Amino acid sequence: MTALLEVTGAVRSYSPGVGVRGVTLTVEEGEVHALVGLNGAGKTTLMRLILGMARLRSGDIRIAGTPVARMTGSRWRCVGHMLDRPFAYPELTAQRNMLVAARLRGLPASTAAEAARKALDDAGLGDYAAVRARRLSQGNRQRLGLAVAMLDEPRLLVLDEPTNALDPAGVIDLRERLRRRAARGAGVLVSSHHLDEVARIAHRITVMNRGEIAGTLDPGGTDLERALFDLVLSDDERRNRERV
Ligand SMILES: Nc1ncnc2c1ncn2[C@@H]1O[C@H](COP(=O)(O)OP(=O)(O)OP(=O)(O)O)[C@@H](O)[C@H]1O
Repeated sequence: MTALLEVTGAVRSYSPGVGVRGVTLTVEEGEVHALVGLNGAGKTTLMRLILGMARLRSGDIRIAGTPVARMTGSRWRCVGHMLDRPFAYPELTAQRNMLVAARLRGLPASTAAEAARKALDDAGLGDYAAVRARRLSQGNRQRLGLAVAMLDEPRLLVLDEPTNALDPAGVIDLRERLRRRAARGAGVLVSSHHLDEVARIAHRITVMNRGEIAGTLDPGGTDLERALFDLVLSDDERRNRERV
């Protein structure tokens, strides 16, 4: 398998704040890799580094072999993302937002409108096409953000808590779509607090704690919550021992 994403010793510190302290991980082609951890563990910060939204202090991040600092516009088009607050132009309708996203992805005007309409329908937003983004419910804004992220089959998807505002139908739909994307060869890095959901789609689950990787969970394992807390606790104890 080829690594679509390679993170090596990534460091970004904040004062005060944990940030990311030497994280190494990969996402391979066809893989759903989940990031879990308690609030403030560093999941979003790591994703911001991967997407070039924050600058690394040290370490290396490559997308399909290209260092993030050297990614060009056309290379970024192969990356779909949605961070904690789904992005949409509030004054534009859902349809217009999709159209803008399609054009930014590089789709020609001749196919962008049809692609935007199809993406809206696939996201269950067909009835909301003419509604301004600021008037959409939180869940539908999240659906719109996901539809934008997944437009035009990006090779790598980086999704931060993509299910937190979705209804059960939306959660199932996203799960199926991510599975299908991965089966077609896309790589997915997804963070979530919903361990049961993560276990259903992830090939690998990495646990972050206080900016570092504390270990991994077996997606096929039982009582993942317990396993997560055990890992976090033993990681905290190790740090306390090292501090004395
Ligand atoms: N721009 C920033 N300035 C200061 N501190 C920051 C900044 N960005 C992140 N941090 C700190 O880095 C740590 C990790 O935050 P991050 O949002 O990455 O955690 P998270 O795992 O995504 O948490 P959650 O599950 O609550 O979303 C926190 O202590 C946060 O305060």
